[in-house]
Amino acid sequence: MAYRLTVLGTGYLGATHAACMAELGFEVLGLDVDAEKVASLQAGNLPIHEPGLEAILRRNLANGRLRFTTSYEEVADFGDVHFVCVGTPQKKGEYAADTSYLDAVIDSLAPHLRRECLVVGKSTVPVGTAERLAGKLARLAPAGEAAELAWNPEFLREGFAVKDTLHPDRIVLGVRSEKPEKIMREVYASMLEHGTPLVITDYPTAELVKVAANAFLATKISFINAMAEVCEAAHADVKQLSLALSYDERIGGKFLNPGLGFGGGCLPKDIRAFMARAGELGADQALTFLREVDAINMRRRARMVDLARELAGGSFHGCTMTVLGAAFKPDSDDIRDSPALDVAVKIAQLGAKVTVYDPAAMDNARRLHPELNYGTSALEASRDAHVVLLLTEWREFVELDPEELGSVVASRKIVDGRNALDAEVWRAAGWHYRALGRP
Ligand SMILES: NC(=O)c1ccc[n+]([C@@H]2O[C@H](COP(=O)([O-])OP(=O)(O)OC[C@H]3O[C@@H](n4cnc5c(N)ncnc54)[C@H](O)[C@@H]3O)[C@@H](O)[C@H]2O)c1
Ligand SMILES: O=c1ccn([C@@H]2O[C@H](COP(=O)(O)OP(=O)(O)O[C@H]3O[C@H](CO)[C@@H](O)[C@H](O)[C@H]3O)[C@@H](O)[C@H]2O)c(=O)[nH]1
Repeated sequence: MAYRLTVLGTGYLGATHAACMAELGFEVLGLDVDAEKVASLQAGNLPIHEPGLEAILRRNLANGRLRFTTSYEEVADFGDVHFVCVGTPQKKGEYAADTSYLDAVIDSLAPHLRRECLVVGKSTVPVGTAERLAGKLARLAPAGEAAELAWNPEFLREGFAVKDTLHPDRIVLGVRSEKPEKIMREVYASMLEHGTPLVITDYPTAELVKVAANAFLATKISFINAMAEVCEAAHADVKQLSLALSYDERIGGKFLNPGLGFGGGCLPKDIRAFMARAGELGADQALTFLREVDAINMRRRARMVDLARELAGGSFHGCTMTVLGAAFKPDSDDIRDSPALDVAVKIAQLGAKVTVYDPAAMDNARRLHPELNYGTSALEASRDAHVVLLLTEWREFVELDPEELGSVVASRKIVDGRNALDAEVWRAAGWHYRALGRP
């Protein structure tokens, strides 16, 4: 059967999922409560920066497989499978995740569900959420048990969202009966045919796989950043240490890049929500190490401010600084918990004149931090700078010519916050080069 799909919440995850499922040949209807976002998507203008996604969006709008709406009634009439992709941000002043957007989706959708269908949660949630939402769905849907819930956590990375959606490393599905498995095997048939591993499990295990994966990734990053702290104290080189570790196949080199640490809309809030939920379940001791993972990560930002101050000659006052990067990672415009912006704001508060440049995140950064100055290019932003801080490793920054950059700055001083530059090349061009965890 050719199922008709809907995607509820069309942000970073939902817009990607909607466009990619249409690309696979399904008829897809995306919904968001943000009417401006819906209008933009419907007009073929992707509201986010994600390589390759806008072309897929436009192609599938043009061929009629993809549409967007704000009407829950329309979505309920249209869909056989409803993917839930709304946000689960950190609650203000707490570690826990705010799951109220998921409740709002079920409250809006369920009363219109009059026929057999499957609701599939994709958002990252505290364990136990699926069971609670399944109860709510059963209570509110006129279709009763014919409207079922499954949990199918998403593992895509921003910047690689299209590839990760169309060719995932694995598919995890939490179910309570056989029917959702059968439906989802058909929906993801093209991936399963290519050998993508499928793990069918219960709700809590599916929910936990997601946060466990992010906890592991965050731990790996903080591990190498803890080594950077020790390297700094011992005058050793964390970049070489990381390289040497990576040759051990049991360790591997992925997510072992030392630097300013992790940010974004996922890792920081997910490890905190995981700790909070474990606490509620009486298993808080199991995750106390994540407190340290978080603390090591936040110390990187403080250390970067110290290093910047050191290069400024001990004080930020009267110092002009350029921050290259505002997004939390390259190839994204996402500034949620961005380490780069965090550092930019801090050094500006401490008295530096800061100019920021990012290839994709300027509008988002300007909206959140109008108090900072913004350049129109890396070179223009670096004019007369006393210190340049490279805080997000966009390719165009990594490929900067030290001579060309050197010709516009007031002094050749650079901090490589992502260990992305060749120190020898920059030093040979007369730059005072510094990086976290390196002599
Ligand atoms: N961003 C990623 O790379 C990524 C990857 C894997 C998992 N996740 C998880 O996916 C979820 C969504 O993350 P995101 O980054 O896409 O967030 P986002 O903030 O970009 O998108 C959420 C969208 O939901 C919409 N929304 C809010 N309430 C709604 C409602 N009641 N009905 C319909 N739409 C509503 C918002 O307007 C917004 O467009 C989170 O749980 C996140 O942890 C994100
Ligand atoms: O060796 C590394 C690797 C990453 N980072 C930083 O870690 C953060 C997160 O990077 P990444 O995980 O690539 O980006 P996300 O798009 O946030 O993806 C993570 O979060 C998503 C949302 O849960 C998951 O789906 C993905 O699997 C998971 O990788 C960024 O600030 C990176 O700069 C490092 O500092 N060192």
